[in-house]
Amino acid sequence: MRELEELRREIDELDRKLLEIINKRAQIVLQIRNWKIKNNYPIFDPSREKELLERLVKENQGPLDEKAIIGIFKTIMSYLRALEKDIEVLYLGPEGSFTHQAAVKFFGEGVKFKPLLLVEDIFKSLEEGSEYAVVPIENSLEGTVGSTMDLLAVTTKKVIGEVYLDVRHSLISSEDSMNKVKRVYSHPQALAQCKRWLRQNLPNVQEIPTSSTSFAAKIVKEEKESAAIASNFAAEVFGLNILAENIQDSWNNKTRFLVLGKDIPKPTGKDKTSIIFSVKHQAGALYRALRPLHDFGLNMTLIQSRPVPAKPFEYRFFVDFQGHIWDEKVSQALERVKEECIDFKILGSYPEANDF
Ligand SMILES: O=C(O)C(=O)C[C@]1(C(=O)O)C=C[C@@H](O)C=C1
Repeated sequence: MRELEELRREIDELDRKLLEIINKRAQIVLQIRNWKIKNNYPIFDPSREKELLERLVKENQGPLDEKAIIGIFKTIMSYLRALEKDIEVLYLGPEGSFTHQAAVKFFGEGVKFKPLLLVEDIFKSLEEGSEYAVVPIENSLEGTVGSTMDLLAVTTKKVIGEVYLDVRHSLISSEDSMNKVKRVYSHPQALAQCKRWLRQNLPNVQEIPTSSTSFAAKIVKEEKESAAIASNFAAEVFGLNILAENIQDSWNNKTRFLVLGKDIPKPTGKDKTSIIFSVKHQAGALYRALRPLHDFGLNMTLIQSRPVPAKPFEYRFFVDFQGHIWDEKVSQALERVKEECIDFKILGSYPEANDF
């Protein structure tokens, strides 16, 4: 037992040093805050945070892995950032939703999260002064989220980041065994995505559709003999047992979320730009609008058309490509794109997620 005591004493000593170092870091962050206020510079700087995480991952010698390094330092930065300013982040709720999980992944735990139940309400609140929000934009199985795209077209806020999340479903419940489950609640898409597993493992349960996976989690918190299909994150938020993990039929289910804010982050060298535009109803108009991207060697990562509201069968196009609007070749290419468009708007430039 002497050995354990000795090792723990060493840990106690290291923790004391860690505490001191973290508080020293906090003091420097507070000085940065004063500088930022004086120079009217945004407190939250996603480009700097990404650079810092990437450097630490590169310098890391282990035994901690990349995921652990990112998790630890993101949490530290998130809480120290809170010393600089109270940040409130809106997300598409309810609590425990995949968008909630994406928001935590991007901002860390140290901010105040506020769920809203409609994408429309999020954009309205942003126009009324809310600073940050996270909204879903596309899912690898279901396609793009039309309401988000339509609201991006009119918002005065900017896209300042993106988050990817693997959609993994679990069977979660306040029961402790699958044998007791007679009803399974979830969003119809999640029920459909777990069809095979349900048929094989719970063939006789009643399937009940809900408006979201997290609402299903909320129901089963109170209801006996029932379970929800939702994320492990929802299980954690609602204090439920995970009865089975990864029950989805496909592993290729990813959702991409956009982070909205006021200030375009500075270039990191690996950025994306999102634009929206409409072109005349003419042969080759879309081709001419996109050609400058090709001419300047810019790699397009998304193109999606959406009907223009109040103009039946007219379309506008959402395009994402790699590069930052402050890059010379991006600004030159966009000048040329603009010449070919009726309407043109830059939605934002932001650090590309390389799964951070
Ligand atoms: O470097 C800054 O700008 C800081 O405010 C410090 C810090 C950090 O903790 O490292 C915190 C918040 C910013 O989003 C970026 C980095």
